[in-house]
Amino acid sequence: MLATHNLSFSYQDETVLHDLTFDFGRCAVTGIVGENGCGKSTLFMNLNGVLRPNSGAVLWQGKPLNYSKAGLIEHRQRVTTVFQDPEQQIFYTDIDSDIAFSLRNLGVNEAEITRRVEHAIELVDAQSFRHKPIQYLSHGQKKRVAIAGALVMEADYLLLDEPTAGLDPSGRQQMIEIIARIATQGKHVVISSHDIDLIYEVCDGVYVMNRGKIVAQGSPGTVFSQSEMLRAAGLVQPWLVKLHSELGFPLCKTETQLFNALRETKEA
Ligand SMILES: Nc1ncnc2c1ncn2[C@@H]1O[C@H](COP(=O)(O)OP(=O)(O)OP(=O)(O)O)[C@@H](O)[C@H]1O
Repeated sequence: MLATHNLSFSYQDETVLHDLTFDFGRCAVTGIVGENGCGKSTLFMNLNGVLRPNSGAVLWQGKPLNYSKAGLIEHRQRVTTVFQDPEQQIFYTDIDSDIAFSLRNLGVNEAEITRRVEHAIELVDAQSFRHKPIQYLSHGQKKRVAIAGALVMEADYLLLDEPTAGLDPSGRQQMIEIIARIATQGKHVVISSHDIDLIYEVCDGVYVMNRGKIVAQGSPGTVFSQSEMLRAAGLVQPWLVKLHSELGFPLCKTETQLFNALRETKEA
């Protein structure tokens, strides 16, 4: 189980994360929202051990992270991160080699690599373009390759930084389906995003950050109904929640659910 306890972090003399206690084991999909510069990427780099807290701790199964080389290698097999820009995580021109990269580094045998790569390609729905050179892929397709490269680690936790940034509506919808598919495999997903509608739709639990502090946490319905708190944190309500709070529409998780609920009311 991945968590933090009273974690604080400073760059030089500027403290950017203040006393943060997160429990990422409680929900299958956890969202972290907050305006630019509130500390989301810094938090992810603490969670994967690239940065080390000044005080408090990142916890795995209740124990502080071991920052030795071996400890970090082990941790990154349990917690993998997909950064916002897929170019940062792509090293090869052919997709299969790129996805297999971390496993080859770890000396995993080729039969196991083939099994995991096939499974990851299926999960991100990359079969239709897997034989193209990576440089010919669209941004959204590259994101899916980067996610597949993380999934082959078969980690318990997948950290996704801005998974829908730069995606068109259909790419965004595919990403929502990929996240749901990963969660049904029993993995935990932690998403940091400005896409408030995405977080509302796919997450079971949400944390709101403002200037390096947690200012709200709970279920998406509860957190996103607090319009004043969201405004103070530089955020807006998801459109489905706004329709509920401003116009009294039923509170639904997805557009399809809302349209079905409205159709039922009309027919009644
Ligand atoms: N390498 C660094 N050195 C010094 N300060 C940094 C460094 N990286 C980030 N910061 C500062 O730390 C704070 C948090 O930045 P961070 O990138 O974690 O925020 P964020 O929530 O991910 O932002 P965004 O939503 O824009 O991606 C900001 O004030 C930023 O200026």
